[in-house]
Amino acid sequence: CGSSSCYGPSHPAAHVRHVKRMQPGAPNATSSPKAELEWGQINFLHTTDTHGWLEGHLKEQNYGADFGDFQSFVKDMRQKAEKLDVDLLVVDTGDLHDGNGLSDTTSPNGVLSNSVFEQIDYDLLTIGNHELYLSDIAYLTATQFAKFYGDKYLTSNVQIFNNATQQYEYPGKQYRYFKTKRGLRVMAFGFLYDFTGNSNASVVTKAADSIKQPWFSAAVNYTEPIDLFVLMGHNAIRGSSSGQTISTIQKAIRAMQPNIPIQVFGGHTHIRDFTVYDTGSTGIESGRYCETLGWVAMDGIKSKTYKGTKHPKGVPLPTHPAVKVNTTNPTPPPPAFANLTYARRYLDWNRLTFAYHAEGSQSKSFDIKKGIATTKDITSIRQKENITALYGCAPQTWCLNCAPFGSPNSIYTVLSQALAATVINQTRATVPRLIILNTGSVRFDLIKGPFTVDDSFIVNPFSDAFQFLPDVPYANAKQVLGILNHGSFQKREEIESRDLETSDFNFTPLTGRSVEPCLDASASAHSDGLRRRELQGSMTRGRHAMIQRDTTLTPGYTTKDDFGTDGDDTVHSTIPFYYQPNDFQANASFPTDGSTPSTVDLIFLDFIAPNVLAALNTTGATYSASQVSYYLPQTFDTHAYLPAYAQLAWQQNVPNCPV
Ligand SMILES: Nc1ccn([C@@H]2O[C@H](COP(=O)(O)O)[C@@H](O)[C@H]2O)c(=O)n1
Ligand SMILES: [Zn+2]
Ligand SMILES: [Zn+2]
Repeated sequence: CGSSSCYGPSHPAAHVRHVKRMQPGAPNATSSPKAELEWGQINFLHTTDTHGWLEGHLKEQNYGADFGDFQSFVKDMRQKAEKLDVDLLVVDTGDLHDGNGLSDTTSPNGVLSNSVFEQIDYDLLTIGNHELYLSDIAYLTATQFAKFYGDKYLTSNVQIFNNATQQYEYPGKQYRYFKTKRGLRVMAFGFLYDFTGNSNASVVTKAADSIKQPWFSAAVNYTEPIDLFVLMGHNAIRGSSSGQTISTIQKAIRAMQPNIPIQVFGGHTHIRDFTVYDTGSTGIESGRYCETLGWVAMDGIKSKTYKGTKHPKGVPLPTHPAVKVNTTNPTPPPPAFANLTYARRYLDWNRLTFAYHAEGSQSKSFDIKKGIATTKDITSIRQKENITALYGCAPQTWCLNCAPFGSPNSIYTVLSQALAATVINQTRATVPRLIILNTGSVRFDLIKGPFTVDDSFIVNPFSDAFQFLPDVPYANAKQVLGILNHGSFQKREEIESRDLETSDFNFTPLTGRSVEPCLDASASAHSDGLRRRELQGSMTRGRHAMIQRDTTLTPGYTTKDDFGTDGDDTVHSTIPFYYQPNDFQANASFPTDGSTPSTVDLIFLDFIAPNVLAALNTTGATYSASQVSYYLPQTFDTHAYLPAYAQLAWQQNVPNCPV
């Protein structure tokens, strides 16, 4: 196809129904949580990296709740906190779009989905890098989202250009000092990692520079007493890359305030994780894409003004000191932290989980009216934006991480075919070409069955376009992919941030997620709990299987963190997870007789153009940015090639498509 005019839903009349709702307690819906949550004097619900998935996972019932359900749950949990006479804060750490049709079909992204997100009465929020790649989104964030949440939106090191004043200004506050309902005195910050991919609409101050600024030490040594620091960051909570930012800030606070607990909320690397920094300081990261809701309970915080209950009655209490599991002879805490105890839990994002934990707080049913209204809003945005329209019917599931790179079930295998078939400049159609994309541009599994507008954004949300260098000597061009994947020019933060002490690259990670259809291309009902159980046997493998094999377990996250292996609220069987390279490549129009071409068109995404040029020039070539031009109109971008392919390859399956 090769131009934006020829993509668009092939069957505008054919739509997929909104949500097959799971009722709490419905048989075979998903597995129940393992036990009640622990509650302390202060408790936190944490979301991060929602990336527009506010409709929940329509094809994975385990993550099937939507933001209306979450809204009901938050209300229920606030009521429960009232009954227990303790505090509850609800926190989000950014990346609100780029990942789902609900957020990404509008211009700018998020203009409708933000209003759904805003139904949650968050207490504290911070900004993600996806709020800053494009100027129009940065402006939307500054002029609407930041204003909506007011003092609760913290952007400690991010400024956005204000057209009215012609100045870079903080869209949120740099810090917030407040008293919780029960009187805990909190000082909160919200930092973004040392991000450099932002447009010129924003400025990000590096952590190392921020901590030297007078406002920061003034806030840490505030004029009023502080009982607890809440340090939010759109950063990994550990590791050498974005995790470095948070540890720089945490250490700076600790150096000035040795006796005040610091609780960190991280994000960005899309994993479940919990870490211990010192005897009064821990951090949680709560996954991605509305798959995970993080829970932290803290007890034993010293405070002269806290008026609530210290050890709430009738619920389990936090029991972990801030010490890594299996630590022999831990350093004794200073007296200020002697009574501090913690609990953390990663909740699967479904209505069964929400109803289970809200138990006892609901007057009649789990749902509240406003939550039901939010669910209706989501449905009407989906209809209005036409995101349920079909492009075709995917004949199997291809996944991001559950299959080895290059294998038949790997998503990069089918995407390479799609790129070869659709990224064609008709004037150069017969010229052999290599097409290089960053694997980071691909965000989620491609699931067997109806392939809708929504699914096309779920797999490829970005508007990165195809540039090229014409007639590059093949001897040079063929080396580029290997050089990029070697890692000198591009780094994958998600890999760096993981604890790779066992160097189990290319095998099972410390935490995985449910991707069951990948394991059986014939599985037609993605949301069928029975099917999950049937498939389970083939999924429990790997050195890091943390849980007892049990035929009743459903596959999903099996997390190992600094507190051990008991963090997942629903116990799962382990699923395979394979790390993927930085970039992948398709080739097309190569000689059919097996001979090698002397030159090729080297095509790549504008997002990685500097990396590709740098890699190419290490092969002895001397190309400059001025020689790069667009291979196709910019409207035919990373988001466009898969819909174009679906229309070519998967339309004929539509009449028999399993819905
Ligand atoms: N235009 C873009 C923007 C981002 N990416 C990819 O997303 C990654 C960052 O996503 P997080 O959710 O982890 O913040 C970035 O590293 C790129 O791989 C892209 O491909 N195109
Ligand atoms: Zn993210
Ligand atoms: Zn991010």
